[in-house]
Amino acid sequence: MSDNEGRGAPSTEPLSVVNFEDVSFGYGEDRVLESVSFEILQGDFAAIIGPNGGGKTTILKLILGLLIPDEGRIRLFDSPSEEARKRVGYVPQYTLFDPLFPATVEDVVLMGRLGAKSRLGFFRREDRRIAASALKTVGLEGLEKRPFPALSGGQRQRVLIARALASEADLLILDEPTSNVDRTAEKEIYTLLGSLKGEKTILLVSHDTAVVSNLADTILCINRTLARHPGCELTGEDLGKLYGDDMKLVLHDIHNEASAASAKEDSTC
Ligand SMILES: Nc1ncnc2c1ncn2[C@@H]1O[C@H](COP(=O)(O)OP(=O)(O)OP(=O)(O)O)[C@@H](O)[C@H]1O
Repeated sequence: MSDNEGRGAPSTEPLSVVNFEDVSFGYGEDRVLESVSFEILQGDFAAIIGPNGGGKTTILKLILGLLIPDEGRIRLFDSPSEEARKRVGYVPQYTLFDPLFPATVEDVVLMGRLGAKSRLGFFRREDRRIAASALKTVGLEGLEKRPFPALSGGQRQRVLIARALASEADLLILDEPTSNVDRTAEKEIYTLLGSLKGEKTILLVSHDTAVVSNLADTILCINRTLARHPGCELTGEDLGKLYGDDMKLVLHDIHNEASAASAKEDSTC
């Protein structure tokens, strides 16, 4: 699928999905974000990278209207965040899970349909069809009745992505979706995100600079202030500025390992 699919006809201006204008924010006296401006358009795959404490999660909370900026303006789908956040599917970081949590895979995916079910409070056949389709998209069809806690960490993350897809959200936000999964699961998740590119507007927070530079159209490097890069143009110098000079960039391109390796082999900042 091409990058432009999902953005409408070429003559139509792509819609603004997230727009930050000179946003500053602090939890107290200290500023966490300083005059941050960026825009994500419909169909974009944007990624936020940056060091621990750089302000990535704060940006997500501001987008969702859970925090209010001290200065500047935030628009979500050209509306105030509180009005538009139901159009966002949020995939949290992996968290420890109660092994006795009594939900099946289907139950978890159907949570994405909670806003859509019938007035009597039942899921409709259509809700179940959409949930099944979302599970198929993430490659987990057939596991509907499996207890959610019995899945591997990577499978659970894919179920949470299916839940976001089932909500038919217009923007998918994923906060470090591979932070606690093994390498194989990580690769599967990034392959899945690559397959959604162009179909959904995606905002990914990740520490994996190599994957991000291969997947994203736009990379937002945040460390209190913002530097913005088109995808694939992230240089060792950029990363050195962002993370400091000790960082070793680990490469593992999911789509084209050979070309990524030749382009960026052994990049060290
Ligand atoms: N509720 C809070 N109250 C006070 N300070 C906070 C709060 N939440 C975050 N901070 C501080 O704000 C800064 C930015 O935090 P944030 O969670 O946005 O960073 P991050 O880039 O997501 O980090 P990480 O990669 O470690 O998740 C950090 O210094 C953090 O300690």
